Amino acid sequence: MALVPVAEALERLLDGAAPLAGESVPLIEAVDRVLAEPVVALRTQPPFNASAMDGYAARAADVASVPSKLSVIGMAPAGRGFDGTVGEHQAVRIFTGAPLPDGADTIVIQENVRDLGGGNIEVIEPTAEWRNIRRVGLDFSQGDVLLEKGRVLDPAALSLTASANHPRVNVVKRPLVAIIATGDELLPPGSELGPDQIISSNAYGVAAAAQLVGARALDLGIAADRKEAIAALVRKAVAAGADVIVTLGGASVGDHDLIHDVLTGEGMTLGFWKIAMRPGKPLMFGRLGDVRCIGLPGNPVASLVCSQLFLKPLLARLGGRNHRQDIRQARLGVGMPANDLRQDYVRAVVKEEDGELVATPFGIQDSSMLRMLSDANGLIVRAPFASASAAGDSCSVLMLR
Ligand SMILES: Nc1nc2c(c(=O)[nH]1)N[C@H]1C(S)=C(S)[C@@H](COP(=O)(O)OP(=O)(O)OC[C@H]3O[C@@H](n4cnc5c(N)ncnc54)[C@H](O)[C@@H]3O)O[C@H]1N2
Ligand code: MOO
Repeated sequence: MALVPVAEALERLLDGAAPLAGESVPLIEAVDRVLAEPVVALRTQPPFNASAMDGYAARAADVASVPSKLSVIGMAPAGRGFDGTVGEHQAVRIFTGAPLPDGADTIVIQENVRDLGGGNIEVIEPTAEWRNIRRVGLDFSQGDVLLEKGRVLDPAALSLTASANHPRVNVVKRPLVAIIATGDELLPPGSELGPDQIISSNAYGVAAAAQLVGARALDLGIAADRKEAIAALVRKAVAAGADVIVTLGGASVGDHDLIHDVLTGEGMTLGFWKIAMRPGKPLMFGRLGDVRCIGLPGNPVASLVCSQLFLKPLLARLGGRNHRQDIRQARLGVGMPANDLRQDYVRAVVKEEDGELVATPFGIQDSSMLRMLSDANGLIVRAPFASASAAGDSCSVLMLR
């Protein structure tokens, strides 16, 4: 079977993937969620002409020239407006946020007023009409579309939604990804290991990649290399309502690589299997009803590079989010040999030197080496059949951090 090119694999994997349905959540739980529908204002803000300062509500005609003596006829704190009307040479003591009383059309700030005693004040700075007043609807009016569908809810968007009088908000459901590790050699972190055993590490990085694009991760643990054991966890994933099932390992061609048979046995229609990529060649993708299945290669670096390139875009799409890889141009720190048919993602340290990025690959590129991946901050992307490059040549880098 020919290896599928990376771009085509991503296109096929994203085909038909659309944002999941909406769900209503309280505002206090909605940070970083994606709006499933626009937010429309249920009220006007401010709902009245409001004082923007602490001072005195007056008639602009009375305070256009100073000094001007006014008699104070009442008080308007925020939340309790003044009932009467401000007449000529009258004022109302007012505080920030209070409604402007009838008859008044300006606010004199209290710093510009002298208290004469006996309920009288003297205004010592001229104040123009509508100074220090927030006009009704300054922020928004009832019926305005305040936030568009697809907006990620940040602090400003959430306060705005609350101000528009919504206690809850309708957001795209967070996709659920169920993660199944496979392999007789695997035990969870913290285990006493036998001589032939290693720690199952991939699920943690894959779950983190999913969570970073707003998905929920369900770790279903480790299945032994037996079809029945793997199938049982696949059924558990379906029963849990997973939108995506990720299997780890068992995707290659060895006698113990059972994933393909198990998933197709459970009813998966295979989309593709094996891609022209290094690391990550054994990547598998298929559909089990509405559930998308991704078989990630077992080698830890392959699992994580494939998560970055395929799982994150898929989960972002299902969650209603945009996901763009951070690809930059850099200069090679050392020469690189010609490439074969697989698009290569080469672990590298990327540094800025004299205003340019310089990417230097690690000398060993084994897809089992997690420490190197965590030391790398970028992946040099080498196209299939790229010719040899010299130090200083330009290259594309997928930034990881
Ligand atoms: N004859 C061939 N052999 C292999 C090929 C090939 O094309 N022909 N492809 C190689 C490539 S590339 C990769 S990648 C690996 C991946 O194969 P599998 O997906 O079947 O992975 P496993 O064999 O199950 O495991 C590979 C390796 O990774 C370790 N592993 C597996 N799961 C985990 C986990 N959850 N946490 C940590 N480490 C894990 C496992 O112990 C193995 O060492 O196949 C090559 N072989
Ligand atoms: O995915 Mo494998 O080497 O390409 O690790």
